[in-house]
Amino acid sequence: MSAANGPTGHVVVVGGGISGLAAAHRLLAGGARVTVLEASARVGGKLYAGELAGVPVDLGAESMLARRPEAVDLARAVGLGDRLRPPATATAALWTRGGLRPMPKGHVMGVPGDLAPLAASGVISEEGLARIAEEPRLPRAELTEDVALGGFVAERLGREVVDRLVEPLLGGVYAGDVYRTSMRAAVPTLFDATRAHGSLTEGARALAARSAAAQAGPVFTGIDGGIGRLPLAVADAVRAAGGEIRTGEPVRLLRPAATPGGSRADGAARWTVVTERGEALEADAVVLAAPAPVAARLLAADSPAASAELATVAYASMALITMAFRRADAAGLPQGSGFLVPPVDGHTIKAATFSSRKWGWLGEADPELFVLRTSIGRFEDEADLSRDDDDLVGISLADLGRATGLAARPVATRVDRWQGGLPQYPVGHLDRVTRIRAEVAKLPGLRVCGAAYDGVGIPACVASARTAADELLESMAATLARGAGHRERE
Ligand SMILES: CC1=C(CCC(=O)O)c2cc3nc(cc4[nH]c(cc5[nH]c(cc1n2)c(C)c5CCC(=O)O)c(CCC(=O)O)c4C)C(CCC(=O)O)=C3C
Repeated sequence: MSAANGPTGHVVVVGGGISGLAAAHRLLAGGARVTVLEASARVGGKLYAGELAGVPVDLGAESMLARRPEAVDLARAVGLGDRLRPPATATAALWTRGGLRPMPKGHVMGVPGDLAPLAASGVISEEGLARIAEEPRLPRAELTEDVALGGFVAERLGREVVDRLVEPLLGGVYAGDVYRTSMRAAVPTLFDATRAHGSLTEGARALAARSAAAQAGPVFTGIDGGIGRLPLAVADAVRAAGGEIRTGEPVRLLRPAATPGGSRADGAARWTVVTERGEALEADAVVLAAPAPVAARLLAADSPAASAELATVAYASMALITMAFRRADAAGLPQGSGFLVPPVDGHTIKAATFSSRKWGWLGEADPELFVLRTSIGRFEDEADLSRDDDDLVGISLADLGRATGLAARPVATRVDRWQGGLPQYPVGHLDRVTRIRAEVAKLPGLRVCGAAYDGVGIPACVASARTAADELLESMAATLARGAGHRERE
């Protein structure tokens, strides 16, 4: 849709994270006038370009899937195409059973399709491996309905695979409990393949073979200077296209226009968006791209049913501890991008990312420094997050020392706390999202998007934003056409 013949309605986007910004970008391309209201002092949400010891570092997400097109397409559209950088290393480790062991290849989110690399990794005991090998002879996996991934995998393959592989990997994605996470929502391709093959390991094998055959380039990409540059570049593009972005502008309430049914005579939706400062903005449409608790609050009056469902979306909190070392001091660290830590092993950190190994641009920014980060905290296991920053740094250094032998002190550290950072997708999540969208659809000119719905990754957020924007552009265009029809008949 070109700007010339696009609709000319005004859309207020609530939330200036990557979802809200992507929605704004798309709405502007479709000819809408756009105002983005971001409650906090900066745009970007969970993508946060920061600095440590004078070098640019990501203080939030640091990588995004490149196998899906949406995020990479957006990066290209806002001029970051030549800054996309795949990770310099794609090998990682697991800190388990008393040491660092290579992350085996040939799995789908920890569910093995190939036993040989798993056996070679030493991650699973002999008995555990024998149990996995039996799986194709179990009764067919029917999967007629959504299940908890952890329980389902444990039933068919034993708990070792869940606790040592699936849990740490999914723990990265959701900071959640894999025994409660929805298989359909978290690993939809594995859910479908397992159903098709009647076996988890055969489903995983088929998926792994398919992605090996596709040879579609790196799984992930970063951005020179940090993934945190993506929302900044999208925000620049939004402003350049005439969009307005206001930070430090929380929204107090949404109100349908005073006309009966909240609609004008031409059937147009009308919303009044009232900010905390008391300003009332008139809008033809609203995109709610804020976290679920905020969407729940804003919809409480006009869609109690959607609001109640949104209020059930739980969030995990975590902290990222970023540290800069003198490069010589970090020389003894193992190769690879970092390691994951299964909770069963009883350590506090849940992952370590060797940022300077992973991202060449970090080394170029200051060749004398080595940056790494650890993460602490997962859903309902957040007691450690009440510790102060120095404690979190100390715990991280102690765990890093035990895992890798690193004994040096960092030259700079910082702790970033992501309170309510990652939405949880429990069993039945997709049905919940369907119900939320059905309720929201009863309100003309309103859409929701973001990490609480169709996936927590950056491409999924961008995709949900695009869909929201496209649907509103279409309904505004239809409204305008009806309005033109009215005038012609008058
Ligand atoms: C949101 C998200 C997605 C979903 C993306 C989307 O759906 O769009 C995802 C996917 C994946 N993550 C994967 C692997 C790893 N994740 C790690 C670490 C982490 N991930 C995190 C989040 C996510 N992770 C987080 C908050 C950490 C903690 C540390 C940190 O934030 O610094 C680490 C350890 C550190 C390192 O080695 O870097 C590894 C090895 C693989 C498997 C790759 C393969 O099979 O080859 C996949 C698909």
